[in-house]
Amino acid sequence: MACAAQYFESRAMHAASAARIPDILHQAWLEGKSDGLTAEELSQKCGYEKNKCARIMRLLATGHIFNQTGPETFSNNRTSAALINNRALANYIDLYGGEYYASSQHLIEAFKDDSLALERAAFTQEKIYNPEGKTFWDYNDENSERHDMFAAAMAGSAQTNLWALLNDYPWGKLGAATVVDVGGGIGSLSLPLLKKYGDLSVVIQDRESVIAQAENYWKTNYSTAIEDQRAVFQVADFFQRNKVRGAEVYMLRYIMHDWNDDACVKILSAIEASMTKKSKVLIVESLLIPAWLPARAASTLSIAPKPLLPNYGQPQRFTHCRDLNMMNLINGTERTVPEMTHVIESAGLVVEKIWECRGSVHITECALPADVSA
Ligand SMILES: C[S@@+](CC[C@H](N)C(=O)[O-])C[C@H]1O[C@@H](n2cnc3c(N)ncnc32)[C@H](O)[C@@H]1O
Repeated sequence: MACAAQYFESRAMHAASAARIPDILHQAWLEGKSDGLTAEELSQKCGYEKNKCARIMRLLATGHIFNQTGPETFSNNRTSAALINNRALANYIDLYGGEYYASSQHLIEAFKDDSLALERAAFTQEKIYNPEGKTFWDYNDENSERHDMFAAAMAGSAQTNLWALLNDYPWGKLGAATVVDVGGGIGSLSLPLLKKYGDLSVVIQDRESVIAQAENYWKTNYSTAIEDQRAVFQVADFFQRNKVRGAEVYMLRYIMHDWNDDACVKILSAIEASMTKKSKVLIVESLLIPAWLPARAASTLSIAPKPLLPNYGQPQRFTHCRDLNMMNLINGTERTVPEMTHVIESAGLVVEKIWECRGSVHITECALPADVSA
């Protein structure tokens, strides 16, 4: 029953985030109110009716988001604190509570459809946000408010596992390498990478509208990288042969899960055509870890000890939810290790190593096969 009703938790969190309740409680804490605010005080600041506000907050506190410190008193805890002054994460929640949720009503029909075409995703059937039945990418391009929100949400999601991505892969050993950030968005991973690893430079490639955003983002946040030509921006279609030949690294962060297998093979083949022996492809996204894994010795990934589920259960919930959301929006998919390996090998590459980074994210490192002359 709780699972069937769980979307009310999502809606309550959406409501709390939209009204910036974590910021309000943080301000109260700064003013010495360590037990937080009563529902009445919160109501005055956030605009929700007092009793309804209490009901939202007690549901969330029961799910370990916010503390309940008295009959009708609430404060931030470590989980809700992630939202303090964090518009990017709030955008993420708003997208999930908005068009993603509305579109999910059409999934039951979509589950019966054996097509994985972008044009057949559940989102194209959604009528509240998308009455003209556009694909998710066209909808984003033609709706500047949601487009900006999506870009900021991508940056926000990068924050959640940024520390792990910067530290759990040996970027420093690459030396003075060029990283081509393929479908790089605004460069939300490559910007902190360049700040931490001073020898790296980046070519950010994306569609025209996004590259314009990326340049603005870097001008505001790291203009010296542009002046020093460590950050270069390129309009590029990742289905065409990559314009940069022989880069040390081609990085794909949260690209593969947007596309079906055939499209992913095309994207990787377009990179493969420009690689040389010294090139690597780094696929930066979470691999889907199922609740069944082969025995420890045969598994590429770490396995939880019994009696836990081999994938640790709870920490994998979000990746599995996002898997269905990828299907929902764009007929994309999260991939298990065998599924990802199959796509990589179909594009003529080999998996060299899977880096298990903290925060349930992986870097799948690929190269040309040893016997290829490039
Ligand atoms: C999920 S976002 C990931 C962005 C970025 N890698 C990040 O992690 O923040 C997918 C990106 O792919 C880009 N994209 C979609 N189709 C593309 C194409 N044909 N060529 C290049 N980029 C494309 C989108 O514009 C978007 O920026």
